[in-house]
Amino acid sequence: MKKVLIAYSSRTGTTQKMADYLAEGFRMSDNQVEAVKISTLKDEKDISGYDAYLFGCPTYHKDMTGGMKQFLFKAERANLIGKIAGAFGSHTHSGEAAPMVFDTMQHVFKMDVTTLGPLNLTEEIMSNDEGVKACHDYAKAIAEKL
Ligand SMILES: Cc1cc2nc3c(=O)[nH]c(=O)nc-3n(C[C@H](O)[C@H](O)[C@H](O)COP(=O)(O)O)c2cc1C
Repeated sequence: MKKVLIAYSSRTGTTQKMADYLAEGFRMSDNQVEAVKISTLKDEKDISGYDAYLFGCPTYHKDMTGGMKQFLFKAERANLIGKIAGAFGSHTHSGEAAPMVFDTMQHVFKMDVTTLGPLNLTEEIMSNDEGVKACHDYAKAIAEKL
């Protein structure tokens, strides 16, 4: 059984909802998954040791959150080269954060990112079944690489 870490930030709960449905998708594929807020991961030792990583962040002011920026410096020290990866986040209209996080995972950390790109969903989609299915499908596609 492979181990997956889903680490996210969320101010009003929508990106957290995405993390929960993604975790559900990994469990359906028989993988062990932890979905946690980035604030609970104190240093690189808490981040190391997983087979796949999904980092999630909502967009505020056309940017990722300050907390996610700090978390990415911790993740840099965890040496995630070649690990399977994806990124996700909720937004209303522009959605810069998830692509930015995905870009860092791909080009800075040199992770093995999914060809699906980031899962970047609007709040509206996340308020119905379409959002649930998109999260399940994203997790299942990444699980196939494990
Ligand atoms: C002050 C403020 C600024 C925001 N800026 C953006 C933005 O630049 N682009 C965008 O797509 N959504 C923006 N949003 C919408 C949030 O991304 C959206 O509500 C998202 O679902 C919040 O996710 P969370 O519940 O995980 O915190 C903004 C929301 C607030 C309150």
